[in-house]
Amino acid sequence: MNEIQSRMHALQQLLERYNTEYYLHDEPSVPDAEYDRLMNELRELEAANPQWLDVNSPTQRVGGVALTSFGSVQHEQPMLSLDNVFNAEDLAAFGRRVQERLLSNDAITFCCEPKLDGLAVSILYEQGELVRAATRGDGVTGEDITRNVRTIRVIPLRLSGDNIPARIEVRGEVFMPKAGFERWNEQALVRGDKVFANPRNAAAGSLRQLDPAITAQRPLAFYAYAIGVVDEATELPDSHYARMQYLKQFGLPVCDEIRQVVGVEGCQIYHDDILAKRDALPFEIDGVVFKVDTIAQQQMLGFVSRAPRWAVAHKFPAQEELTRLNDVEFQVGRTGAITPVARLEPVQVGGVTVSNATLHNADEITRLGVKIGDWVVVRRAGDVIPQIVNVVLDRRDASCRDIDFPERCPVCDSQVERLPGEAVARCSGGLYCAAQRKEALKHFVSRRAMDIDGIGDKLIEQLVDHELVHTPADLFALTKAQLLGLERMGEKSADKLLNALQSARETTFARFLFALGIREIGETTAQTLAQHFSDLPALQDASVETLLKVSDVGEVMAKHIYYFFRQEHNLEVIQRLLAPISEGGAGISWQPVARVAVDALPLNGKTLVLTGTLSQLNRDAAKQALQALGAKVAGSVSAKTDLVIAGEAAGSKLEKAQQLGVPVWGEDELVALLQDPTGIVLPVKP
Ligand SMILES: NC(=O)c1ccc[n+]([C@@H]2O[C@H](COP(=O)([O-])OP(=O)(O)OC[C@H]3O[C@@H](n4cnc5c(N)ncnc54)[C@H](O)[C@@H]3O)[C@@H](O)[C@H]2O)c1
Ligand SMILES: [Zn+2]
Repeated sequence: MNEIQSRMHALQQLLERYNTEYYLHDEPSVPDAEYDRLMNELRELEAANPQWLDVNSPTQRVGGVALTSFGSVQHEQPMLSLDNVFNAEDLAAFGRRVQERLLSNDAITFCCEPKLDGLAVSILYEQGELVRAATRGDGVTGEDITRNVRTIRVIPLRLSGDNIPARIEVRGEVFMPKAGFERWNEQALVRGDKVFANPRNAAAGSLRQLDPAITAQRPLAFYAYAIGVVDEATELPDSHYARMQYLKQFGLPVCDEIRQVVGVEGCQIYHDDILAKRDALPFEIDGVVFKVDTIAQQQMLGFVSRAPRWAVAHKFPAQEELTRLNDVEFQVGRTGAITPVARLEPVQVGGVTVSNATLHNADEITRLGVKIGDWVVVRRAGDVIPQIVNVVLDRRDASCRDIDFPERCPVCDSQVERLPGEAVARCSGGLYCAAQRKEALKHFVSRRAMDIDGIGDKLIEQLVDHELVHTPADLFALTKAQLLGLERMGEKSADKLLNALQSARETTFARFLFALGIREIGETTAQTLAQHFSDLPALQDASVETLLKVSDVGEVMAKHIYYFFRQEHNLEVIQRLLAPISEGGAGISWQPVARVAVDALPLNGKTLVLTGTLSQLNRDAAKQALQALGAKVAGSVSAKTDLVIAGEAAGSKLEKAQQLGVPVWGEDELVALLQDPTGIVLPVKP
């Protein structure tokens, strides 16, 4: 064998293997673009060296093989593939070939359709009943998937309308619409199931299931695009377009984007239009298909071994490509989530250069089994962030190395925390980490936290961007001169702000705790914790076991709290917040919470609901005061509610309370209760 022969041989073997992965296992290891390149290379070698052409070459055959575990179906008319063009020149050449073969100078009408990315099926109807469905297989023999196809809701089991042919074979594409694909994958990630690489593999993998009950759960759809055999008595319309309308009247779904155009110029315009709306279409397409519309002309043109001469697929830029993973960097989001980002050897995907892709989290890295230096398939569809779909394992070499997930935050060096059962790893330096700074500050000043009036999100952005504030403690060191240097900050607002900061120094332990922004610690938990520990040192020193003893504090919360107070950086910030002004601190202080045993609280175990408008009390304040007395304040009335407090214009909740016989108080009674909670007697339910 010479060099060319051995290259041809190698290409044949490689393509053969890729065919098996793609058609038989619905799990390709290389992107279509790579497959197409290799296929083209082989075609060119065969064209230049016809003496070495092998009749069994993958270039000579229609794709797949039928899996023997399904019954087999002999196609009465072969199911062929399509020739491809990738640009306007090749399309023009196709137009010229058609014109020449038809010996015609007249403009030719083409029928244009999206090229759906799923798999071809043949569905046979007899006396209007669906009797058999098959895959394309190798074009001659397909797999019997009748029971699977029956589960696809959009495919009629019985045709409707008049003049139904005695026998008709409908051909079309089974596919998974984008929405269904995305939803399916999201749920699969949560369940820990296998995610599909792309909608085409999803459709093929779902349809070719030995258990049709599995197919039934998958969001599959179908569009018809051809007619196979029909009984002799049936006369079909004489153009492809009219035939598609004919199928529609029997209740068969046909794509709305189908159009008739004149000449390859019309085809090119159609191509450009569909390409422009590719991302907005509800289904995945990998190109458009042009078919000579007149059936008589189709018959004159005929077929070559694997494809008709009267049709061509104009492929779009590939959405998947092959490239190398050069490195992995870890980014810290504004809430501390740490995301591995793949740095790729730049590659064109879907018409743009891609050099980064997300790896989501540590689980995804494990699932992919990817290493730095690997060849990977990247996918970029629409404006979704590029993803790594799979690793091409047989291209892995000894230089590849493992990806180490960092144990410390790459931005602030705090410990990285990953709780069991959670996919996301996070930086635990919430108060200190530069990546989380803005979010932490916005939360810190918010109304329910430190309640610092006059500091909005915009101002926080400015303060951080001007490097005036790094941690919450810096807020309290701001000077009037610094504030006046900011955009749109007048004398008056600056004074107001400084006053607000001054009065925020005196706060409550619960508010302060909530303001720290410890993960999952909301307002209510902060109050419970304040009540339970009465002051900061006790809480700071608490072990996970001690924290778990607090009502409503579960494993996850306890660990978040524990981690938070183990971070040197967080402690430094807290220390500065609490140090007296004379020592350069922010001077924040509060009255220690009187420590009361929980079961001694007057409203312990009671569930209250606040509804309507309160005129003397602020609703949040009332809620907090009730919680401090041990009550649970719920959002809706049920049989478990002990008391409803109804302000003015109370509506459905009040009605519900009356229906259920839950006692109702007015605002005055609430005020009296809060003034002297010790001697209260709650009304008893009848
Ligand atoms: N990645 C891999 O390893 C791998 C392996 C094998 C094949 N492939 C991909 O598959 C392609 C070859 O597959 P193929 O032989 O099925 O050809 P094809 O997908 O290029 O075109 C033919 C198919 O297009 C589909 N189609 C969609 N809309 C249609 C319409 N409106 N009218 C007619 N047909 C329509 C039908 O299923 C038909 O069988 C390759 O170009 C490659 O991209 C990839
Ligand atoms: Zn950090």
